[in-house]
Amino acid sequence: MSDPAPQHPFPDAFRPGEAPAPHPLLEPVLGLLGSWRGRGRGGYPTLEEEFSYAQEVTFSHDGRPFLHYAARAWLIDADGAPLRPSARESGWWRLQPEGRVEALITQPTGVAEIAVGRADGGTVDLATHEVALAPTAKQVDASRRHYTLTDGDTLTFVHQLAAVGQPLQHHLSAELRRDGRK
Ligand code: HEM
Repeated sequence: MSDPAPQHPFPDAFRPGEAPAPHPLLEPVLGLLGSWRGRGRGGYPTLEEEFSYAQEVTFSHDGRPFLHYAARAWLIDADGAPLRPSARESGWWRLQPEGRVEALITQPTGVAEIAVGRADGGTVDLATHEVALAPTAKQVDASRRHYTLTDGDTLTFVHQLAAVGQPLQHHLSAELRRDGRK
């Protein structure tokens, strides 16, 4: 009898050189593959104070023309000590010809975003196409996400947000370093 619970025979790859070979449409985002870790600062006019956070971000693929994306953040104090878990999200970045990206991203706060944009090897720009909100989610209208690979091992991220009655403006910026372990 065959094994009723075999290991998944098609594991994700976290590096361009790893099997399976990346789909050709992934070429403009190959530099993002792997895990990233770093710190950022955030704020919003509705919040009393700015905050500092740390974050882990991972991009992987299984040979098809999309990335699996996952990000987890936690708040930190001025010395970098962890305070509490914060935002997390995961989703799929569907790559189209000419580096066009369609990203589907969901958050445990009840927000599901579809963002569209472009990747060109060194930068990725995504802007809201549609937002769907669970009945008890806060009002989120739009976001813009900008990623820049400043070198092969450094990824900067800027996030703008239109939410809770406020126009699109800065919510987060972070600098992440490649996590050599994955
Ligand atoms: C690294 C990722 C993120 C971090 C560290 C972060 C952090 C925070 C913090 C600390 C707050 C204040 C409330 C609280 O203490 O929980 C907050 C509020 C909020 N964030 Fe974020 N956030 C992140 C990503 C996002 C994203 C991707 C969205 C997009 C939907 C978002 C939308 C909001 C909204 C709508 C509020 C509520 C503002 C209000 O009610 O005044 N955040 N965020």
